[in-house]
Amino acid sequence: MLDNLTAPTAQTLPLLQLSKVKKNTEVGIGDRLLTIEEVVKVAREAAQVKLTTNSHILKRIKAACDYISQAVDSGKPIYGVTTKFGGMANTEIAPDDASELQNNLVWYHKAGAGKKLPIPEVRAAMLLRMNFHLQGASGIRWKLIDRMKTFLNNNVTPHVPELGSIGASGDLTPLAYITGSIIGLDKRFTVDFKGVEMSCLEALERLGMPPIDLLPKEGLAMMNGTSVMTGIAALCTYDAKVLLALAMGSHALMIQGLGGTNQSFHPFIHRLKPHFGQVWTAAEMVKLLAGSRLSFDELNGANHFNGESLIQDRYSLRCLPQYMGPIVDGMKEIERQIEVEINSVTDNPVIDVNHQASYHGGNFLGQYISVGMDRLRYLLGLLAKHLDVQVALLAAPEFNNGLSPSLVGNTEGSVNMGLKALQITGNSIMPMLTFYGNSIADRFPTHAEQFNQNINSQGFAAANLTRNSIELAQQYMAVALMFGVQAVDLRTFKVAGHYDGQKCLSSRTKPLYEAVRQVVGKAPSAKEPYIWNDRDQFLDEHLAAITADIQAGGVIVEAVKEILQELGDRD
Ligand SMILES: N[C@@H](Cc1ccc([N+](=O)[O-])cc1)C(=O)O
Repeated sequence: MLDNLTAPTAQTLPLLQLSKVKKNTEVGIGDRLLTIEEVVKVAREAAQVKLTTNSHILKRIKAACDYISQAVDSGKPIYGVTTKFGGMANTEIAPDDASELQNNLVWYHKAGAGKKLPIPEVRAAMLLRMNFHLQGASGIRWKLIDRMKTFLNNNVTPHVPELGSIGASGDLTPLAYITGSIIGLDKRFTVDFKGVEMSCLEALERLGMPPIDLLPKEGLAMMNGTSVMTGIAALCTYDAKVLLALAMGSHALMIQGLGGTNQSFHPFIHRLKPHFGQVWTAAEMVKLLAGSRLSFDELNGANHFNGESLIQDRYSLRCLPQYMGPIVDGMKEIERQIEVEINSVTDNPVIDVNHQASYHGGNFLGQYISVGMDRLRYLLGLLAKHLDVQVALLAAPEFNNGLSPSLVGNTEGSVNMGLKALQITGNSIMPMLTFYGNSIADRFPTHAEQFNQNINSQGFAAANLTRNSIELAQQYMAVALMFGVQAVDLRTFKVAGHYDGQKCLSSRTKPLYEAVRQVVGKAPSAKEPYIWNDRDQFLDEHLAAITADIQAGGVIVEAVKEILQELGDRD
């Protein structure tokens, strides 16, 4: 099993299942591959971590430590064990200083800046660090792995700043903060202890663990690698997948609100251009619209053309599979790469206990993360741009197939302006998302660390920028959902003479509509649409409530769980 673990490939990795996870479950690590969903469980839902008891794995971890101590005793030259670091690796270190070298590494990397990373992101990082240490290629004691587990399972989280890593030696500086806290290097390493800020020394005392010194190689083993950026990336990848499912649901609401047709999603069309994401999106749209009284079912080739509106839908509806396809495919590829990275050893040098050798390499370079996260932000920008176009169609009476301007509810109320300002809020968010879609991986400082780190990934920055994009996209999604729900109600009135959208929606989109109405505290009604008079509500409160529900994985996310599951289908 461990040998499989050392070389995971996209093919060997298990598929993600994004079913709703139960709170406080347990995640076992060390003798199996970790999934993104399990990272989410531990990071955000306080699932307990259980370390493997597999004796082969424990032996391998111990053997790697023995290898290092023998190397130090025999004076074998190994980078960062018997030499200084990075661009100073031409300087040898005496065996007596080998431990101090590691403790000092942590000390001088307490050089980060900026705000603290959120707690779940740091928890994800610790989990990934343990996961890779359990592969026994790093030369780190079980005791240190176990300390991270104790921190996680007791909700103790080191404070880690969000600036200070170029993603080249992985995340040296962010990981120094985790390392300093778990060993108790100095009281100025601080932690969050179940919501209370305190020094790591106090935290360790409460946990019954004395401060300890690092042994040779252990500083590098703790700090060299991509664990923090990958932890952040794993959470972002999960959130992006939820947003993709919500985007599909929102489009389906908006297509019904616009009175569109399902003909453009006919499988015949997509078999003729069979990109996976395109075919998947089209098939999903057919399912999402099935049974709707608001959109047209024209899969048999019929057409409702009456000489007034266009004979076929505008591009944002008609080309939806062709537009969304690359987003679906792109996100799947990113997800696979993140799954490989979360199960990787990203340290240097790595120890091959079977051959009693160590190898100098560069698994710490976070290029898969930076390129993946740059791409994810770009894809989120594309997603928002498309939703913004549907919103624009809905707001304009010239294009919304007979609905009111800006989807005003009570058109007899002379001052009502409907969702005009809501559209502008969306318009203010979408350009930021496309702006964040710019890449950072190509903007590396060329002379980093005495030209040793002369190529670097910026993966930590890319992951942090993606956190921002995710939050913006969640807010944008709230705008789109509000437009979708209001449009459905107004279309329902045109079709059925009442405003209760539940009665006319397709069965696959009804739960999403109902979840939004539940979250904003406005039950569907035959008498009034979601928004009737402007002064009945403040729209920002609805936006905030919907965004919070999406972020918490609440009823709105639950309402698209079938789409999420289908997104997990293998291509
Ligand atoms: N990732 C580097 C490790 C490293 C580089 C630089 C420094 N440093 O302190 O500059 C420390 C550690 C390597 O394995 O080559």
